[in-house]
Amino acid sequence: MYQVKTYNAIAQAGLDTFTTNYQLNQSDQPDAYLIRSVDLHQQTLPKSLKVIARAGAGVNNVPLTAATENGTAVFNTPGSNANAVKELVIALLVIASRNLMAAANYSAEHTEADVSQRTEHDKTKFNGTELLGKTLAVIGLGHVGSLVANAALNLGMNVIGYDPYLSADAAWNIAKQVQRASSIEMAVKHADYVTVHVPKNEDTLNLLGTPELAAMQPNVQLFNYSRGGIVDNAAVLDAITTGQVAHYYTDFGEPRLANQTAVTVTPHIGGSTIEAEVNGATQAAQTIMTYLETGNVQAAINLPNLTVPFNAAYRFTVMHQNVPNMVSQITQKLAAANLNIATMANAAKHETAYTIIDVDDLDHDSSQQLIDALNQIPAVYRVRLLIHH
Ligand SMILES: NC(=O)c1ccc[n+]([C@@H]2O[C@H](COP(=O)([O-])OP(=O)(O)OC[C@H]3O[C@@H](n4cnc5c(N)ncnc54)[C@H](O)[C@@H]3O)[C@@H](O)[C@H]2O)c1
Ligand SMILES: O=C(O)CC[C@@H](O)C(=O)O
Repeated sequence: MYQVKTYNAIAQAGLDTFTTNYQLNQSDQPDAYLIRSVDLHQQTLPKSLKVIARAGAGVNNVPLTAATENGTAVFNTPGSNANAVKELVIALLVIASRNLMAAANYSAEHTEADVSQRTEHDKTKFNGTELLGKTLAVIGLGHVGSLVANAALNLGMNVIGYDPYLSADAAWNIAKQVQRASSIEMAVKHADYVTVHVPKNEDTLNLLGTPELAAMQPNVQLFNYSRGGIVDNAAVLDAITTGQVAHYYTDFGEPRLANQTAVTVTPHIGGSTIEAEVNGATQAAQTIMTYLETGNVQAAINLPNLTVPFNAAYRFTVMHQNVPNMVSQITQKLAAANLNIATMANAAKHETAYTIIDVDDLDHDSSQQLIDALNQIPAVYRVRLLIHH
């Protein structure tokens, strides 16, 4: 029986996909965590933990180095909530262009009987502009950014994108009319609206700060539905004072953003739709089951892709540092145990590597000895033995 610990509100439809081999929140020695935004940086990961699946895109709440050193694979659920964020950003573009917040507040405040005449007089205060023909800059063209860019094109906007790390696969998702900029400054130079959709990491902290804001046109409308810290909030508040930024919309509040008329903060709801939550939880549950039962890896954050059909009776998986001589040390231990390798595969990603070894015959009594021997190889993070059912 595999043990899964969940954090945050995980959609029941996703939890329901776990087979009867899985128990939820029953053990303090979990094999898997299924999480959303819980901050795991504050925790020591249990040695039993083989996999963390983050239902959602961002993994900045997961201590990736500590997870790797613990032999814990980390996955997210790419694209599971991208449409939800896209729809919210498009809604905010319309809200921004038509002064909808102020207009709705006006109607809430004026409820007197003769309001209709007053309305006809006052409504010019809420004149807006149209998105048609305006320019949107999209920083980051992954799952969310590409959908936002394409949807904005369909609204008749000019769209200019910036993403120096765009994968060849992701590029297929972007309409050819989306112009590509070679720097953030070039992307935002002529933009009426700027939206940022990048992961939070050490390279993207304050990605949009004073210099980038200065490169924008006066009166720009800025959206941050990525993470707090990617946009420098202090710089934005200064830019609001000078009129450089007309309004800032973000999903990530902090005290200094509260009660600012030119700032709208939503409570981290970008991915909060029924559909996105079901997608994320279902994808995460599937990822956990695949990894625990087969050891196969597809699109992990801290492991290379490695998928080998599990046809043999037994499978060893070894997560280890990406250093020379690992494969030969591993095979020597198997040879010393008199084991014949049916299939073997190895792949590396940055500093971490992963090896799958399938064998048909295994003496159960000596298997723990072999696992111990493999674990003793310096640079090995975790060894698992899987049995084909
Ligand atoms: N508000 C929410 O609830 C919510 C929901 C989903 C995602 N997010 C956030 O949005 C981020 C993006 O989500 P996604 O699904 O599109 O992820 P993604 O991985 O599909 O796309 C991210 C893109 O950013 C690009 N990128 C990385 N560094 C960059 C840089 N310095 N400059 C420009 N581009 C850069 C990458 O090349 C990639 O194409 C997530 O990491 C998460 O933090 C927030
Ligand atoms: O769990 C959530 O609602 C947040 C999702 C979002 O921040 C993400 O990174 O995908």
